[in-house]
Amino acid sequence: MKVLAADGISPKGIELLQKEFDVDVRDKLPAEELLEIIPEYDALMVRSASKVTAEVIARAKNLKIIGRAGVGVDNIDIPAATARGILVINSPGGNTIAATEHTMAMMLAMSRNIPIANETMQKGEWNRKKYVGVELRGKTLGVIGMGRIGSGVAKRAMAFEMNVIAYDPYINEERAKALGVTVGTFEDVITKADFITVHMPLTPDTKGMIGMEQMKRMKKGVRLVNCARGGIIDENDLAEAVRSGIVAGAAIDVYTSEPVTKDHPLVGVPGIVLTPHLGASTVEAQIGVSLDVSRGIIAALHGKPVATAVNMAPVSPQVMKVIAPYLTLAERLGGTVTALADGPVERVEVTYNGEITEVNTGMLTTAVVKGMLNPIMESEVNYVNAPGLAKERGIKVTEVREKEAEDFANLITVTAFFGGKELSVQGTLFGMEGRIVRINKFRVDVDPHARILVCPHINRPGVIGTVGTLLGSQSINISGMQVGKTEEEGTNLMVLTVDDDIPVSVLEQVKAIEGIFDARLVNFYAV
Ligand SMILES: NC(=O)C1=CN([C@@H]2O[C@H](COP(=O)(O)OP(=O)(O)OC[C@H]3O[C@@H](n4cnc5c(N)ncnc54)[C@H](O)[C@@H]3O)[C@@H](O)[C@H]2O)C=CC1
Ligand SMILES: O=C(O)C(=O)COP(=O)(O)O
Repeated sequence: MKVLAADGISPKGIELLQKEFDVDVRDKLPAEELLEIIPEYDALMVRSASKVTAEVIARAKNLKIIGRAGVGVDNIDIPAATARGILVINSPGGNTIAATEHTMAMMLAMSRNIPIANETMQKGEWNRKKYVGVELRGKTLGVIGMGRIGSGVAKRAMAFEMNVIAYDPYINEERAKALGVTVGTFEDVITKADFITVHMPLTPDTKGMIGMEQMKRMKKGVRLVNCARGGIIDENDLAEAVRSGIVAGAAIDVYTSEPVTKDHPLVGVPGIVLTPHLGASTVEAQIGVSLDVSRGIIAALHGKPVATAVNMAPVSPQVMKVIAPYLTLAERLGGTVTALADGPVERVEVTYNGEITEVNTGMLTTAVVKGMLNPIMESEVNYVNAPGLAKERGIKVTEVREKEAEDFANLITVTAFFGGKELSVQGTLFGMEGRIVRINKFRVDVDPHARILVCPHINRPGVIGTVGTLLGSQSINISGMQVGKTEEEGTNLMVLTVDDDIPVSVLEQVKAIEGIFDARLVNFYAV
């Protein structure tokens, strides 16, 4: 398999990847060239410079995973990747300290005029009077976005004896209190703070969140910092506010369009300190993100789940340990439902019983859906695109969790509803072996590893034998047989494990046998 590492990824992770795959390293990759070469690759690793657009994704015929060696994934078209079943992963914590420390450095550099003092001194000037600064101690810092970086900045600002007031509509108040910050509204932050720093992603909500209107309501002499994403603070408005003295100073690391050229509105404005997106650029952070994402790529290309997936519900390693043995079984129960259902499934309900209900079973439900859709879809169905594909096809998926399990320690029951009818298949794990233990009302014990032929039939001598003779005459070997019974007399369920595929014409012949009500082949190789 082939991996493309663009944008200057630290060699530490590349070395790991090279042990397993062919890796092409392209530190500077023009957009047109990325489009041209992307069809060759199974994995793509980027930082913020490469734009992984819908067009790139459409051409990426072999791509299975995009690794973002950093936090922000705004340079990747996530919906396009998800629709194609391409996993997107990032390194959510790998550069947190680097970005946090850069924010502190920017705040201090701006407050003490360090960049301009250095620049003039390099020219031979000695100007002590002109560059009198302000202290951080005793000032109020407004932190907007109290995630990893925002919290780290708040913590460090408190060490500088600043008062911190934070705004984050999604933050758990207890966590904010534990950090020792005051939680306020957006209005509180913009009207009370002496310094304001933003630490959230660029979204339709956060874009232009701070513009001229907000700056005019801020304290006189306010100083602003943006080390998150360009455009959260409107660039044109900021340039004007600093020039006109509404804002005393600003420190900016990120821009709406990068790289920035000389004609950018923030370039050349006295009082504004600029860095070229250096927040994550430390030796330590680059090693960290490179290793994180390379390990994720290796896991994903080996078919293993990755905890830092951006376009899949996250699963902790503890939960993964519990559910991993059930994933194949869940998928095969889904496949069985598709093979046995008489019409398009409108709703599927996955019921969990027993110890497994103690963890989040969301990924198992996705495995059921994946197993249901894979045999009937042209394109690959995987953990990333399965929920979206089910939605697209109008299949409602629900989950029920019941603590009690009657005869088994754990049970997964998949019930499909279609055209006023329902069908259910139940499975459990014996040791590490998945078994199907019930199909509708029939108790069975089937190893879902090969192909099975499922035939409801009349409970009468000779019916099973006739099926066996017919398959034998077609050189189809039967390697296992189960007859599922119910309390009621009359109908039984024959489940034959067969070693060979059964052509449609032979299936039709089986169906035509007197006493056979139906014949369905479940091909687990296709699941
Ligand atoms: N300059 C650089 O090189 C770097 C920049 N970043 C950027 O910094 C930003 C923050 O990163 P992390 O702290 O790691 O992310 P995070 O996901 O840990 O935190 C983001 C926080 O923003 C909050 N948030 C979302 N919408 C909000 C809104 N409308 N108003 C207020 N808060 C809101 C969320 O609740 C969350 O707590 C991201 O945009 C990331 O891309 C990250 C690393 C390096
Ligand atoms: O991780 C992030 O969100 C960053 O902005 C860092 O970007 P970079 O990897 O340095 O191009």
